[in-house]
Amino acid sequence: MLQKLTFGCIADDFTGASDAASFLVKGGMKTVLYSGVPDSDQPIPEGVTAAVIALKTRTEQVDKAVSQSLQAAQWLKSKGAEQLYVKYCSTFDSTPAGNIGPICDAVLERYEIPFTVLCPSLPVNKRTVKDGTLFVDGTPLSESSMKNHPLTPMWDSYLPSLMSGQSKYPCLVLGSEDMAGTDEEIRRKVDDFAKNHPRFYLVPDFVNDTDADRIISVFGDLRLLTGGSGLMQPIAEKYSRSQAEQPARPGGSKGPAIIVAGSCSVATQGQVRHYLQNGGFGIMVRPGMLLSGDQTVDSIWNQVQESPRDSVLIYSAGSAGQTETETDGASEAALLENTMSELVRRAAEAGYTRLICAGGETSGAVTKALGYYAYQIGESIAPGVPVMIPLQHPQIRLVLKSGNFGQKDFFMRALKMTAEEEK
Ligand SMILES: Nc1ncnc2c1ncn2[C@@H]1O[C@H](COP(=O)(O)OP(=O)(O)O)[C@@H](O)[C@H]1O
Ligand SMILES: O=C(O)[C@@H](O)C(=O)COP(=O)(O)O
Repeated sequence: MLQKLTFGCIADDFTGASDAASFLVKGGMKTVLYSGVPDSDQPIPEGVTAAVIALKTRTEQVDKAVSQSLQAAQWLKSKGAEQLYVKYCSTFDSTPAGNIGPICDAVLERYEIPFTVLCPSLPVNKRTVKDGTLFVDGTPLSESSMKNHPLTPMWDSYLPSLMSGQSKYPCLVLGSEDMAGTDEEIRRKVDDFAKNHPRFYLVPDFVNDTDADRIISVFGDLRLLTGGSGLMQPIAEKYSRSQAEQPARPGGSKGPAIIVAGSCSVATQGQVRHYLQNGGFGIMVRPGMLLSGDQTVDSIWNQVQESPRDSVLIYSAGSAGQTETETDGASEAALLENTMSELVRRAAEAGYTRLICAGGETSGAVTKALGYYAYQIGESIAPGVPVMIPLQHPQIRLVLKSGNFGQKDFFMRALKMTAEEEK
């Protein structure tokens, strides 16, 4: 009998997808992650009930982002998914014109769903929502380091305002008092709002894991949910209550490691610094030098091959805290992404088996260059950052880290957890 899905998630970037998948696995659902929308005849692996499709739509043109997301939704439904989830970043990364609003609007409209929730929170990584405002480690989003993101600098912290420029539909904030009411009281409030609004979003308070359980107990049966990955574990627990078996935990792999860091986030900058200060070997890539041709993929690859260690870190100037932009920023970003992804592709071809990448856009470019299309999800190195094993290449260990995630010594931990244990 053909294996069927019950739950399908569409993620707007690759690190977001691996983050979501890691929590589904933690909640007990056997999950597969696909890079892009698979072919229609692609069978679901045995025992798998949840699928996450990683797109690269966060910074894509709005119409393309919408059509790719609808295509992903259609594929998931064709494989049996009864519930869909639109996964965006826990820091609501988007441009003022979209794409979170247009994607969510389009899925609501396509499947004639009147409302859904907006839940970017991920309390374990200190992203919380209170009275409609998104906080990063207690600081309103637009005052956090996200205000300086090279591609999606965040200009506001109030979710209804962030949505107003992107979505056709209004938001109803459900504060802690509302959420403390009975299910009946909450539903009545939502029904009242629905009388004047045929389609809308709910923004419930979500500051801790108890709130996540409450949101799932009230809204967990909606055909569409949206948010970060903070709801994933309770969703998976809801589905896997009867399923005792935990997914297999594959071990490490022999072979050298390459780490690429393209993220300019404070967390990644700290991780790069820590790695270099603790004896790690690293090569800095400067967008200005790439533009002038003073640094090329070939010249960096030569340095990689001369590396004295079996692990090498290639980091952008931005990951070292230097965001020099000589053009429009986007050109430098694209040039860096192409450089990083080509280096990882060469490394994999040359026998590197442990591939570690920091930054969502950077990871999207890397996975595209690698061309792997489906992954098993292994153990997490930090909350939301699992080790992934391409189904077609079981010797490879791929780690994709959201720029902002992970402990100071993340790269050291990733090297250790992807390596074959010494006997
Ligand atoms: N020095 C720099 N100048 C301009 N852009 C940079 C620089 N360093 C990195 N970038 C770009 O910034 C973007 C960071 O985004 P991303 O990889 O998604 O990281 P994050 O997960 O922190 O959002 C990438 O496209 C990367 O190529
Ligand atoms: O929700 C999150 O924070 C992550 O899953 C995510 O989307 C990461 O994106 P990047 O910061 O671009 O890696």
